[in-house]
Amino acid sequence: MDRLIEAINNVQNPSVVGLDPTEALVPPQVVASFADEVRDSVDSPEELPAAQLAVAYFEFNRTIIDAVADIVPAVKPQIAMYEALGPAGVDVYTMTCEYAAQQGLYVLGDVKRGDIGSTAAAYAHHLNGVSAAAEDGTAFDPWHEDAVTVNPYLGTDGITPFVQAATEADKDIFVLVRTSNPSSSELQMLDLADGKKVYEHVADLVEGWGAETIGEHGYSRVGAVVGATHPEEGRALRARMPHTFFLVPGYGAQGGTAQDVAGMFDADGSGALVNSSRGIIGAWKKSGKYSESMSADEALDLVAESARQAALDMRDALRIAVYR
Ligand SMILES: O=c1ccn([C@@H]2O[C@H](COP(=O)(O)O)[C@@H](O)[C@H]2O)c(=O)[nH]1
Repeated sequence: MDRLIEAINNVQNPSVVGLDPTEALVPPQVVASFADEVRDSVDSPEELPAAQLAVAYFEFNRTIIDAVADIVPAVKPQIAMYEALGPAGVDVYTMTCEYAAQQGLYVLGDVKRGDIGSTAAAYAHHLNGVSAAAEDGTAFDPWHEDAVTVNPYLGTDGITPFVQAATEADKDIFVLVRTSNPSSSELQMLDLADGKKVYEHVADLVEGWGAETIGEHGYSRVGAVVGATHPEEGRALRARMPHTFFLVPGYGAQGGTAQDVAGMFDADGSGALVNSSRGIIGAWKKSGKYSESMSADEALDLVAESARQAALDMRDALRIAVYR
């Protein structure tokens, strides 16, 4: 986590912009502007809609990355939005990660993987790349991610390959502990025989999984996902998990506020990174400045201006609540 913590310190901003494009979040004239370009590049007409959306997603993402790269430390592309388009979308996911990394941003791939050990080892190539074919043993990294999110439901053998790959590649993982969604309590709040809740037991496992990887800033490579929608539990987890860095989704569109997440930071104002996706990339829709008669370039300028302002507002709210 040392690189992430240093990136946060450099911009004095513990927030991450979620790159979760959907058709509804990209101005329609931007999508339309790629019709001709894409028509010549596809093998069959059925591929057109996905191919056109995919190139529009990349242009949209690039616009947002350029608008915020000097004020945020990180981006978090959500792979589901890209996989929804098939191979063209997955290509744009990797191109987005690569472009963000080139702009100096820490790239947190929200891929939420988890499986038995042998399969987890394959998923863990998101972190340590592909080295089998390289004659000199160097790894080819097609994903360009600095960290990925991981689902702990399969237990230790589903996590160990990710920790090994992260250590090998100097990268990080974030394990789901207390998620932000409305149904999260169905499983996570269940009582165990020893008096703990399920999420508390997962928290203790996560602290243990990271124990051998603690960096210069006191946090391990194994972070935890803790929803902004659970402020009290988040505060208690901060005390329970002194060496675990938190990724905190649920800010903005899901209702979480800067006050809600303040208790998830440590006494030095470190220890957490707060995500907002729709609240930043969809800010243009709430700006009151959008018009269907805008050109694609004008619409992208509005996307950039609105995303930057939303990211600045989030930064300033977090600075007040956290760096008190
Ligand atoms: O507990 C969780 C874990 C992951 N997420 C992801 O974060 C973003 C949130 O998007 P918003 O638009 O800011 O609500 C999204 O990619 C989720 O899959 C989460 O929300 N909660």
